[in-house]
Amino acid sequence: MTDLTVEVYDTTLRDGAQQEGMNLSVADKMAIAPLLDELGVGVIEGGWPGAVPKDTEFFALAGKELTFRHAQLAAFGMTRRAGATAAADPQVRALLDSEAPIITLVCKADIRHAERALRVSPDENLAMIEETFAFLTGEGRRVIMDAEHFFDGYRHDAEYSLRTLQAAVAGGADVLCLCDTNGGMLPDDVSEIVAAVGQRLDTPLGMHAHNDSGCAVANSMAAVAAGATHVQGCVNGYGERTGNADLVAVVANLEIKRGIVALKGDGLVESTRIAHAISEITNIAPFARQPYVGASAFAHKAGLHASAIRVDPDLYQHTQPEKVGNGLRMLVSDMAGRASIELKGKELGFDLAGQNELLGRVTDRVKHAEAAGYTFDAADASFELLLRSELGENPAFWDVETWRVRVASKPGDPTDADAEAVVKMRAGGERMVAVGEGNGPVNALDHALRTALAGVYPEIEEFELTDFKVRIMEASHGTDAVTRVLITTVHQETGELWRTVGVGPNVIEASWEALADSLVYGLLKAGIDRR
Ligand SMILES: CC(=O)SCCNC(=O)CCNC(=O)[C@H](O)C(C)(C)COP(=O)(O)OP(=O)(O)OC[C@H]1O[C@@H](n2cnc3c(N)ncnc32)[C@H](O)[C@@H]1OP(=O)(O)O
Ligand SMILES: CC(=O)C(=O)O
Repeated sequence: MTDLTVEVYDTTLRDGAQQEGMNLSVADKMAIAPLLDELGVGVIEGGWPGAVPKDTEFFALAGKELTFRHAQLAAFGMTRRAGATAAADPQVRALLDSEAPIITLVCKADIRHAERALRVSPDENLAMIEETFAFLTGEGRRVIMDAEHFFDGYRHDAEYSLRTLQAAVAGGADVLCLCDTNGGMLPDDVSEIVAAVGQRLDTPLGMHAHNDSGCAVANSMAAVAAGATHVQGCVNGYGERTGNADLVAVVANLEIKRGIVALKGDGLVESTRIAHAISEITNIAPFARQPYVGASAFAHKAGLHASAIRVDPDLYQHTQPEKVGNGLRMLVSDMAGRASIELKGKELGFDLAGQNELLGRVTDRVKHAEAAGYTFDAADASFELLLRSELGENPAFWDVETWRVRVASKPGDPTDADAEAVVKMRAGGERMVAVGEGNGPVNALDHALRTALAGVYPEIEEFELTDFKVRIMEASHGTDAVTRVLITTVHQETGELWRTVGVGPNVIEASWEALADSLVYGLLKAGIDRR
């Protein structure tokens, strides 16, 4: 670590909430804020009290119910309206009423915005900035400037944009956060402008980057390299349009790559869990390829990678996944080699080192199965069953004689099919014939299979089918196409989740395979022997 520290300012609850499709309730914000504190950010921007009623409520509730170990709350708002005083402006009052110790004011830092969006004179905009800062700092608050459109403004009329910063400084601003509001800057633009501003002003500079050019994280890093000591962003890169800088990637880069102290405490090692927990609350599925914390961030598919990783994982990783609480994963597919199988086996608890002949056989089976339509990187459980079958460790829990399915459409209700399945099988030394009904053929088959097995293997009642995906492979074959089914099953008590894959000439055969494998895998994991 260097002596340099950077203040990390999270705006998930304000700019993150500006993302299309995101709608955070007060309860959501109350649940996210402690996670941000656990991560170790210095400032949590809670929203815009006085403008958004939910945000007003959040500040009132957070003030009473939340205690942070690391963070302080910031209330976001704008400078006073033109032609009024700051003290009389209800929006400005609402910022004080929020009782947040920090207030962040968005200020027009581009002359074109002052003239065309605010429709005020350049001098009135400067007065709005200085007076609002002076009023709020006079009330004892720490006040940060969000210099909106600063970079575009600086390119257009640098002197005016600098004057907006000077106005904030004159009013007592503590940090001048330069905003790439339209998100179009590139890292060299940011470096040049931040360095130039740093030459002119002593007040600490910050960076607020949007990702419209795909450079938000790079721009945040460039700003710090050029002298900024405050960075803003959102967990998981949430935010207006294409989002804000992904704060986890920014802090991981700062701490791991640059040795700069960014977070308070050791939250970085928890960042994968925290980022995913926040995804649960926002109800936005985590992005698997998200740097550092994505499920695929340290997942390796190519055989050549695996063979080097077997020697030393760092040969194919930019950093150790443990530093951000993530983990290395091997993916098994038609791109696998023996090393991939060996490492995947190890991940699943099988020591396959030195078993070259076995590794070769499994690799060949995987490649042939993938060519036929299977996909093991999405179905670890099916891969484990394949591996166990080569190891002779796959007990036959039952023997199927036949199964069949009949589907009839209900006259007058074409949306609801009436399906019935019959399964004949032997299990636990008995022959069973079971019938299952369902709203479709797969549902009926699932019921029949479970009915047949319930007496012998009651454990399967705990296995809940939670997701079912069908994909038609080789679509050009029309109805001759091969169908692939992926099933996700969850153990209701333990929460363990597994995925199985089935492939067949039709959806029912593919489903049967994936269903049966899902039950076999569940029984194996529950430590059940053939009965
Ligand atoms: C870059 C950013 O992301 S900044 C954050 C943006 N977030 C939001 O806008 C979400 C919350 N916003 C709101 O709830 C509403 O827009 C409010 C309550 C703030 C304002 O609502 P309204 O009074 O109905 O105004 P409206 O939204 O139509 O226009 C914004 C007004 O603020 C003025 N304004 C914009 N920026 C500033 C500023 N930095 N300082 C002072 N006034 C400003 C505009 O000139 C406009 O004034 P006008 O009403 O006299 O035309
Ligand atoms: C302040 C802010 O959100 C922006 O300029 O993008």
